[in-house]
Amino acid sequence: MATLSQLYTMQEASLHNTKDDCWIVIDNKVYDVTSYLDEHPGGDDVVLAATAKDATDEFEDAGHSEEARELLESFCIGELDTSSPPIPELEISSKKQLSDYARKLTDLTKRCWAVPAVVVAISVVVGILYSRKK
Ligand code: HEM
Repeated sequence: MATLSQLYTMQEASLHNTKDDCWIVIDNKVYDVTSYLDEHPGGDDVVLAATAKDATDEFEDAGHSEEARELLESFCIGELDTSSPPIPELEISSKKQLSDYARKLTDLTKRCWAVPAVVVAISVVVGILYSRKK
């Protein structure tokens, strides 16, 4: 008989993204791996980096063994509410925002470089004209 499992939104799961409270989402299932962080052979940082998003690819790319997969199941606390808006969209928009800032900064840098370049160019022209007069 199918059991009713606890549903979590990606937004809710993403709040648990610290060393003391770490949830990850793999294959639409939610895992509380807080107690395993210190024991993880790949280190806690890679697991923490996989929070607040769908970590399926990261988990698969690490080439985990069957044992690792069984262990993972022991940390399952529920399933992802797939009707909720996915966080990756938020990430994409924040990345877009970041690239906007980066572009503005680049523009500003270009403009700031243009000012001394113009001053140098004017000085050179004035210098040439002045030396010709002599
Ligand atoms: C999605 C985030 C994760 C990433 C990026 C990741 C990455 C890695 C990496 C790079 C290794 C190899 C370490 C080495 O050999 O030096 C490893 C090993 C391992 N990981 Fe993860 N891991 C993640 C999540 C998990 C979770 C949630 C579990 C279990 C609850 C787990 C269980 C294991 C185990 C048991 C090993 C030892 C090798 C094996 O049996 O496959 N990992 N992991």
